[in-house]
Amino acid sequence: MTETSLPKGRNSIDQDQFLTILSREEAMARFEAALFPRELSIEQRKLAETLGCTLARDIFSPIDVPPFDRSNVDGFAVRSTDLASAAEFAPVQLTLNEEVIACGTAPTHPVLPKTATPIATGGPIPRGADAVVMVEHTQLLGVRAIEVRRAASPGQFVSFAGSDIARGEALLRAGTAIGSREIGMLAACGIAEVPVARSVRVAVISTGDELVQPGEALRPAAIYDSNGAIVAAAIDENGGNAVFWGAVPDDEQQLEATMQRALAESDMVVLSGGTSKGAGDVTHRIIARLGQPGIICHGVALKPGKPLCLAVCKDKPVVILPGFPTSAMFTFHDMIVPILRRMAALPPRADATVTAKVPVRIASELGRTEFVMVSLVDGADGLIAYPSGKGSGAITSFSQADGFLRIDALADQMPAGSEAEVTLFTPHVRVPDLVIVGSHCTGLDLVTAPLAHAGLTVRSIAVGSLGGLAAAKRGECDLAPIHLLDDKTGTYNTPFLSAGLELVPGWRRMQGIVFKKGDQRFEGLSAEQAVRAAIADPSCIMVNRNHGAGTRILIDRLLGEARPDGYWNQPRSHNAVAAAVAQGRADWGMTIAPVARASDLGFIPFAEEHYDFAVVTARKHRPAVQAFLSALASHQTRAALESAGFRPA
Ligand SMILES: Nc1nc2c(c(=O)[nH]1)N[C@H]1C(S)=C(S)[C@@H](COP(=O)(O)OP(=O)(O)OC[C@H]3O[C@@H](n4cnc5c(N)ncnc54)[C@H](O)[C@@H]3O)O[C@H]1N2
Ligand code: MOO
Repeated sequence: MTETSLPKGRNSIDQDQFLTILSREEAMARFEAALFPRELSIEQRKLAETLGCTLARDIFSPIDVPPFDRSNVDGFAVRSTDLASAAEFAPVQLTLNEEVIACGTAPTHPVLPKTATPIATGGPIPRGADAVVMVEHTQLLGVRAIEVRRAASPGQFVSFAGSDIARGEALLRAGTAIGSREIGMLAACGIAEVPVARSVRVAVISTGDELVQPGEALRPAAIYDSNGAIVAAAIDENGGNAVFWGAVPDDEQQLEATMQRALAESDMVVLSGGTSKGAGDVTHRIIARLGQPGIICHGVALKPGKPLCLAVCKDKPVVILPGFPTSAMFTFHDMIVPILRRMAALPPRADATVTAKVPVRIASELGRTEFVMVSLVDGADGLIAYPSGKGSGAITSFSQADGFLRIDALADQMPAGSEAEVTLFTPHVRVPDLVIVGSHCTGLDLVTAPLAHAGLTVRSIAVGSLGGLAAAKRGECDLAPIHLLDDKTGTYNTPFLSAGLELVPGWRRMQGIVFKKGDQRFEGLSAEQAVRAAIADPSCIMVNRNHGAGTRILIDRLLGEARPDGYWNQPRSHNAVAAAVAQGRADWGMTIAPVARASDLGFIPFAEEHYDFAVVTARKHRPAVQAFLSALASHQTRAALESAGFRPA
């Protein structure tokens, strides 16, 4: 809850304030000092249940592997000295012993001079023998003897006892993450139970009256709980065992009861939401009552993540992540994962970094170390890092980025053209095969679908038509989707192209007035009449679009000098316009036909807009660009576009 909602008899004046804002390093140091050193809790697990666990102690082999000298081939166990003179023209005859040594058969007869014993691969070498000759290098003489025509060196085709692992040898060290290979080694030594670090049981609790679990119906003003799912999964990815306790409303008593039980049953508690200044923010007050020493730090000079609250109660970490999804995930990975891994006896996560150029200026807040999520693309002279953030409240900022860069607390910006170090979310960079930068349209997904299904990675970065053109000119993308109307000529897109770019026609999208079906003020009118009617009615509220949007140009044409109520409400997407009208925050606006249809709104067609692609000529030969162009031209894509309400060019 933020300050705008002030329930439960409190007012904005008596809000709890952040006690102290610490630097990230100071906060981490205090948190670690309050938690470590601590004893590792160890459990014995059956070998088959140790995959992914961390070994808690060094393991030494209790036996030799192999446990006896054994044959590596099918053949005959011999004394090498008997064959010292054997050659192609000087065959040596050996008498066969009575027994045949199969795998798993302990030999009973020695190999005496001038004798040999048939032996299978894996069979134990009998007393007296020191080498094995392969069956294909021998010739049977009747049933009781063989002839050998080549010498055998001592030890030939024999694996000696302990040559793989010697008894007492250190097999695996404490701290090793147990994978299939480790399980194989332990099994070879006959180890059935393994001491592992007990997995850290972490209670995950979401907080907020607005939260609904996936699968349930979304009521008005509610949102789906995404933090619960993503935090629980990230805990499991980092050696923890997450138990999700659900979303608890902003009710102090209910939340305290849940937190008390969660703390009693877990090694760690991770909450999200309700940690900033709002009056509904009760969690940090509850922590003070959970146990000593309580809150270690509330407020970190980080962006995103300022309201992070770190506490230790009864020797267990209790963390309140900010409610905003990107803030929650960022602080979780940056500050909580190291603690969790240390408690789980896992080595610190090794983060890979790359250097990349930042093509646009990034503004930053003074006084907070700012972490900016970026998408990486291949540029002409190396990697390019596009800021991909949509703000801390967006879930995609974190989920769709390749990594992040850092802007120092003392800087208020990172200038365009800066070289930045990018910390990757994955161990390796995987730059996309096709990079699309520009204006986004839902129709684009229909064109890129076949590429994605064919295994090509497509990255689409929505920065608007002008941003896309600029990126295309700098060679930072393969193509830029644009819909720019040149007022002078009345033509779309072509006048905006510069050298090195060529226009590939995309599709037309009908722009029109949307209103709630049945609204008699608009039913049956033309766009011009509808806008006149809206202006004439003082109770009618509009929703506009942002300056620079193609839609805005059309709205301004219709409005002329008029500035009706709602004019300054200027969202940045077609969908936001439809949502405003559908939810009754506005009575009319302008959006594209497919979006109007998806929201079941009344629609008055006004003008057809050309959504085309500025393709970077120098990159046109690339296979992914070719694949895009052929998908665009294909019969299937055109049909899909048409049925979604677009008109392919
Ligand atoms: N007046 C101020 N307002 C805010 C400040 C501030 O300093 N002064 N800080 C802002 C910052 S920075 C952040 S980050 C957020 C964090 O606030 P809270 O931790 O108290 O989180 P809530 O208010 O409960 O929620 C914020 C936002 O996130 C959504 N949310 C919450 N839980 C979940 C969840 N489990 N899954 C998905 N989304 C969730 C919630 O609905 C809100 O939209 O506060 C700023 N405000
Ligand atoms: O710290 Mo908040 O996390 O800036 O968005």
